[in-house]
Amino acid sequence: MSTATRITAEHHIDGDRVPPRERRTIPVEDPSTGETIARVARGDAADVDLAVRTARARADKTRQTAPVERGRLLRALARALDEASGEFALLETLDTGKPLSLARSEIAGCVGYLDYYAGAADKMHGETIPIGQASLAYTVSEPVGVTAHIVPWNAPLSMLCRSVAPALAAGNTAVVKPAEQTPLTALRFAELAAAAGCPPGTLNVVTGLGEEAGHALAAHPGIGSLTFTGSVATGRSVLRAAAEHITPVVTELGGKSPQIVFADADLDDVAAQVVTGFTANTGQYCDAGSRLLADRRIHDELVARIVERASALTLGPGERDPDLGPLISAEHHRRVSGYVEKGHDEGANLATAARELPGRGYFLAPTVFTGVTPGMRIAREEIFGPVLTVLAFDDEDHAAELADATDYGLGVGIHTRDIDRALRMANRVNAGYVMINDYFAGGVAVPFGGTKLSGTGRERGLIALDSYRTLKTVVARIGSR
Ligand SMILES: NC(=O)c1ccc[n+]([C@@H]2O[C@H](COP(=O)([O-])OP(=O)(O)OC[C@H]3O[C@@H](n4cnc5c(N)ncnc54)[C@H](O)[C@@H]3O)[C@@H](O)[C@H]2O)c1
Repeated sequence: MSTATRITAEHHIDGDRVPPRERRTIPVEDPSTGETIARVARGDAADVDLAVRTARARADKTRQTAPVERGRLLRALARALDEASGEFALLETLDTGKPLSLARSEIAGCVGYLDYYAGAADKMHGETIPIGQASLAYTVSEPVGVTAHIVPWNAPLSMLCRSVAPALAAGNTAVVKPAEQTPLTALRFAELAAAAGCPPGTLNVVTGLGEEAGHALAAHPGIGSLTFTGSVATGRSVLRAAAEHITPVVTELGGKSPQIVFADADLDDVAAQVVTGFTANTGQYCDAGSRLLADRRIHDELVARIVERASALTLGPGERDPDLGPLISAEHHRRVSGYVEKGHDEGANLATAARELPGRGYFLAPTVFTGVTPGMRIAREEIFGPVLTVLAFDDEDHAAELADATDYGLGVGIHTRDIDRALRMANRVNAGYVMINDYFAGGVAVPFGGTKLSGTGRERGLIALDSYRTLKTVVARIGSR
């Protein structure tokens, strides 16, 4: 609580705290209690403009910094975050309600992003192209200048570091707009970066509402690229705003990821993975395995094991490190509860029993629906809460058809002991990220992103650096004609 209350209602621009021009603020809640724990600046277009112009003014200097030096700075930031990880994890927990151990592992992941891209900072280069003895043709990999990052609330610092670390490694300066529900770790991180030696103007944070500060950032002519992580509806709006200046956009959007379980899988292991898949972070991960596609022969047995495990999970405020914290807000709680009602109305069967919830926060118990059919809204739409919809399949063709029966294409889990079948299915599914026998497997070095409405572009891995660089081609004549 003490760190949260220390955070002032100011942006972080040019290495310093800057009050919003209009002096307006927005409250930040602890979703475990609904209490206001801080107030942050409600930035507007003028604040965003100041941040972008500041970042722009710094960009030329940053571009001239030796790549090895940029790597050193990122490494120093990684060490500083590692040392402060306890404070950051607690702050993330207060702001999001997520279990403390989950917040700790997300902060460790942030350190991982910084370290990984620190190592890449001096390894981005162009190539020479042979077009004949009389010419020299080569490409140069250059930073785009100012990168913009619009971040969601579900894993606030993790989503920030996922795109900011490669953007800074590629030699850019950055402007970040965190989600209005969860701006606290972004502000502290900007302070930490300044203290760790990042020159003023390198990493700027403007807080505020999506339709105000977020829109202004997406529409700003001074940004060289935009990374947006959030919902499909906002993604569309951001793409429209960025289109005005032909700003390149990476979109990391929603999902309705299936876990496909064949009859030969180890059911106990799979039950544990399915439960983690749909309940981790209270179901508020974009790649939550929120649809179970079960071979009809093992359907009942698997559902029984899943329900048993899910019913034993603990709920509570994040600081007490339960299995599930609350949902992020009252509004989101209404939305997710609305889907549970819809499930009943659509004729699905509720397999989990109702249970007592802890206190005043936005809690919702793990909920499993069976008897779901592909046309139901609970089978097709992203719920973003701890709700699993279960569908039965008869064979591989049927499983592949069901897997593809939503507008999303983010993650797919495949569980089977038959490696041929697993790889056949991996080839067939239309998604950006396939996990075989290990849901949520991967990490910073492994590219991540979606197909269909789940978005464009890839984050993580070396490929992510491409979103923050531009390629210049130089062709020169050698000697006289
Ligand atoms: N694919 C991924 O990697 C990934 C990762 C995390 C979350 N997500 C998705 O994010 C969604 C949940 O996050 P959310 O509810 O915070 O999403 P959201 O779209 O409501 O908000 C995301 C961000 O966009 C800002 N925003 C809102 N309206 C805006 C506008 N008109 N212009 C510019 N910015 C605007 C918000 O302030 C916030 O910072 C889910 O759909 C989830 O699947 C995807």
